[in-house]
Amino acid sequence: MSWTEALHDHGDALVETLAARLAGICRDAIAARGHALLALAGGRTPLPIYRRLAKENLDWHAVTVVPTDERWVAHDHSASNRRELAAAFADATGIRLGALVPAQPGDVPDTAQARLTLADCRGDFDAVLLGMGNDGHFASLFPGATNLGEALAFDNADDVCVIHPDPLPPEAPFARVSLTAARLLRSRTSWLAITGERKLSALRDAQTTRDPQRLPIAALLHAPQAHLHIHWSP
Ligand SMILES: O=C1O[C@H](COP(=O)(O)O)[C@@H](O)[C@H](O)[C@H]1O
Repeated sequence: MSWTEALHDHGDALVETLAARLAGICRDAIAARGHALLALAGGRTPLPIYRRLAKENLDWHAVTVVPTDERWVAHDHSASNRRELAAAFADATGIRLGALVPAQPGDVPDTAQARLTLADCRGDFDAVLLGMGNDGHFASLFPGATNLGEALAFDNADDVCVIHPDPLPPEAPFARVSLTAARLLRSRTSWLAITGERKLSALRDAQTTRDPQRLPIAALLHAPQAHLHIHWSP
């Protein structure tokens, strides 16, 4: 994969730029195919982008959003990415928001709900917006997960996987259901939104050392035949 970078002076510029890009992608997709399909990261970083995007005058009934990953928690749990997405898109009346976990998940994580959701979203995504942790994880593809190699494999036939981060991240210590790298790469455009010096340093490391087991984002950065638009702000 090749990449381009935009290093913004301020978080507001990152938010405005990415919200405008995503709005344009949705408009073009709706004009061309009648609908837009987005895969959107959870976590804290992209929420202002979503809140800004939700204010755009779009035919939201024609837009479907799938989380790139989800924690194995109920939809109303404070750690639920879907809950945060739903709140951020509150102004986008009519938007369809898919689920990767059941509303009330049982004890053992599985991909059944995610497969149902993705069965309705078979085409390429129009845009995938990813975040990244300080440890180089994207979606929920964490370094140290036993199935990380498979989850990152470009020829993986599975669209989704269960991930048990090891160690569990203290800010969200839950098993995860994540789209695989292979599914995330089936997108017309790919975007990465990160903030802060630690993430920039991890990104620089991944750009130069190409070690996806240590820094999973390296798998995307160096994937053939794809292009990642990277946006960073302090
Ligand atoms: O756990 C997660 O972390 C990453 C990064 O989150 P952030 O709060 O540092 O922006 C996120 O992209 C992913 O979707 C989420 O589940």
